[in-house]
Amino acid sequence: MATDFKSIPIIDISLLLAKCDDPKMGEDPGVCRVVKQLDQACREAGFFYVVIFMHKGHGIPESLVNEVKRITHEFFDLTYEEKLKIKLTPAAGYRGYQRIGENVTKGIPDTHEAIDCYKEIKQEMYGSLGKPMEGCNQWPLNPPNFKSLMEEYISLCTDLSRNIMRGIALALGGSPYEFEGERAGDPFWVSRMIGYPGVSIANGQAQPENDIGCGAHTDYGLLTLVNQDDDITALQVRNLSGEWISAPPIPGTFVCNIGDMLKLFSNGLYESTLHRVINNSPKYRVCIAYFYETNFDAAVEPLDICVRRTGGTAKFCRAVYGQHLVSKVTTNFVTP
Ligand SMILES: N=C(N)NCCCC[C@H](N)C(=O)O
Ligand SMILES: O=C(O)CCC(=O)C(=O)O
Ligand SMILES: [Fe+2]
Repeated sequence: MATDFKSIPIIDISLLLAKCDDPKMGEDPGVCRVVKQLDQACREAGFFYVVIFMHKGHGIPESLVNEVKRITHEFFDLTYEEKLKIKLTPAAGYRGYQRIGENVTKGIPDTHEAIDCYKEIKQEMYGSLGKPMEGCNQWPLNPPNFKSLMEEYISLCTDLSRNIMRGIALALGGSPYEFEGERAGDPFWVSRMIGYPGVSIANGQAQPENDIGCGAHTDYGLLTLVNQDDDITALQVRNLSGEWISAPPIPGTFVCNIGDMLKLFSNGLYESTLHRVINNSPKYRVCIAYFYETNFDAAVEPLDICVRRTGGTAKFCRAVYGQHLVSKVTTNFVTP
């Protein structure tokens, strides 16, 4: 349950990563320290920063973290005509480029453009459940190595998220592998490369338009990794009394937050916290958001361990992740 947090905690997960392949990791004192911090952050804010740390092959090189932002700026700098070559359509499984104003949150067009990518869903893979999302990603040919960079980045984000989820599973009082197997052993993922135009400066006067880059929403799956531009504060997180708390960029970190499926698994012990984006700076801002999800066809219900810790009653009904995603994706777009 979210509280009146005033800032978002920073967690160094290197001791967790060092032991994440050890089945006895739950007994390690260093892991326990990280797990405690994860538990507190997930209960109080549903948001935390993780320090990206390379340890025995775990983590993501900072050069790649920066390179994906740089190449995303390069893509959004292209003409509309060029960008529309990979236009998002329902027939393409909602994969590809959407113009500014095409994504809608709670009925209001968002001031952002984006490329949406999803793990591939082959034809008939999940029957009617997966049909709307079937397809391959539409990658731009320009800039040339966009696809290979993003695929490498996404694969490292998947590994990192699995390892953070092992810590979160321990934090909930389970085994490190609660979120593997039938629940999220074949994790679905979503990645959005997002661009938010800066505010224009007219007549030599800054005119903060308070344009909403992305309206208040929660994320849909388990865990989100936000890789944002270094010099603009735009992401805001809502605390219990309704104040918007900024999540400024901290170089060398990702912002992590909890999605709807983890709220459900945890029986509300952890919240999928509302957040929004307002870019009031004159500079164009990019963000690479990576969403780590359950198996596409996972039936998600409160874990017994969490039900016991929250008074013995399940607060949520079972939900199928793929249905939740499809209901969002099929209502997120308007044709401007
Ligand atoms: N895959 C995720 N989580 N995407 C987040 C997008 C949030 C905005 C969307 N229009 C909405 O209203 O949900
Ligand atoms: O741009 C950001 O910092 C966050 C974007 C976001 O919340 C989302 O795409 O779900
Ligand atoms: Fe989000």
